[in-house]
Amino acid sequence: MPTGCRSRRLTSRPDAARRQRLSSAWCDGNRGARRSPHERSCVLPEWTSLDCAPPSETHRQAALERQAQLTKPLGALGRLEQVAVEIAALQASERPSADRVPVVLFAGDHGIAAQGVSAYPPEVTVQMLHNFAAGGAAISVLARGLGCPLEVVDVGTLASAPVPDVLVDKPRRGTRDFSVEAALAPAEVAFAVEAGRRAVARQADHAPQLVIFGEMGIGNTTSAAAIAAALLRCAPAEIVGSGTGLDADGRARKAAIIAAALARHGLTSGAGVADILAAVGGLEIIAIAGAIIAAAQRRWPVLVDGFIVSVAALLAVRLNSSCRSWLLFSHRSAERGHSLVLEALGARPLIDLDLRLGEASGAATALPIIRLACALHNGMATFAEAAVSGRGS
Ligand SMILES: O=C(O)c1ccc[n+]([C@@H]2O[C@H](COP(=O)([O-])O)[C@@H](O)[C@H]2O)c1
Ligand SMILES: Cc1cc2nc[nH]c2cc1C
Repeated sequence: MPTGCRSRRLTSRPDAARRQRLSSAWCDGNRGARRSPHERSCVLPEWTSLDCAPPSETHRQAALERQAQLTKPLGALGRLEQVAVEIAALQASERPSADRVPVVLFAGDHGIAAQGVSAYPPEVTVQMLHNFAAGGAAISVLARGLGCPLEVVDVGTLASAPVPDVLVDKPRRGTRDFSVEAALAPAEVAFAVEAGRRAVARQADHAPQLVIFGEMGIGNTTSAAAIAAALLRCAPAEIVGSGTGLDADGRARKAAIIAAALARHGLTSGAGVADILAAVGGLEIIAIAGAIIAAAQRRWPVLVDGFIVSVAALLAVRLNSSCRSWLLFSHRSAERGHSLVLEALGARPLIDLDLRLGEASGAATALPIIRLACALHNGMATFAEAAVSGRGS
């Protein structure tokens, strides 16, 4: 891990602290923060702190025992074995499966884009909404190929008129430029968290066995890097990457803009999650954090995408550590800060293909591996069934 970062692996919150948290009327994402006047009443909805159930240890044990009986040297299918066992525990099932997997893509715009922190102009976000709906974006192709239903939700783009086939659930059009003022009002942060929960509720009809969340938003790697730097107490330069394609000078400028903003908003030492979100958050990032908690509370495993979704996952885990068990990590993005965020989450993703697209494309690409892991677990013969000699027999 680079020096100067106060990241640490997340561990379960002690029971007493969890009980105290549950008894409060609000999820106090502000604890310990130095608050600026506009952030004073920034609180998150109470449901975000309600515990998620633990995975089934009985089903984990049964799945481990089955893996030991399948016709292969023990452990020879490596992480495919671990994935199948984990899904069996999460689904409390003897037959883990990832056939029904909805993809929900959250889109939002970012006032910070006015500072030239992206290689592309802000209008691309809304143009891409049309592309998602028309079926021409990478995630449209991947979702079609995988048989995954795709819902696109505008939680805060600059679009002033509805885009056909895109659901609108936004408190405002774009965030404010966080280099000059707070990105969001407290009520807008809370709205975005609820938008995430509403999106999860809409997926219930699909009876998901796993769910994938994706994002799109020009400028959102700057917001995600600012959030990660504040949460992990890292120098922004350790987290900032090229996003859609900045060069070294562009990255240095982006890091300097984030560093100045963190200082301006009083986020350089121990700020609370809700204050961080109001100061430098993005509506799609906040909605995904809410969606992750809501999905985990419904016992739906979540397959986490790249850098931006992983920052949302870190937010979710900081707000409610019990959702961590429900997260599976798909890929390591080429975006610089992703490895630090994964490390802070204690996560080891399945694939590393130098992807840096977002849109849930990394998670969708990893899904076939999960499906095959389940197929192997459910379909292979045991030593007894195939009359193959077991170890030492
Ligand atoms: O998810 C990732 O790992 C990832 C890494 C780099 C860029 N992106 C995508 O690129 C857009 C943000 O990049 P930027 O340069 O505009 O901040 C946004 O739409 C993301 O989906 C996504
Ligand atoms: C074209 C384009 C597509 C994207 N998809 C996710 N982020 C993106 C950024 C750009 C610029």
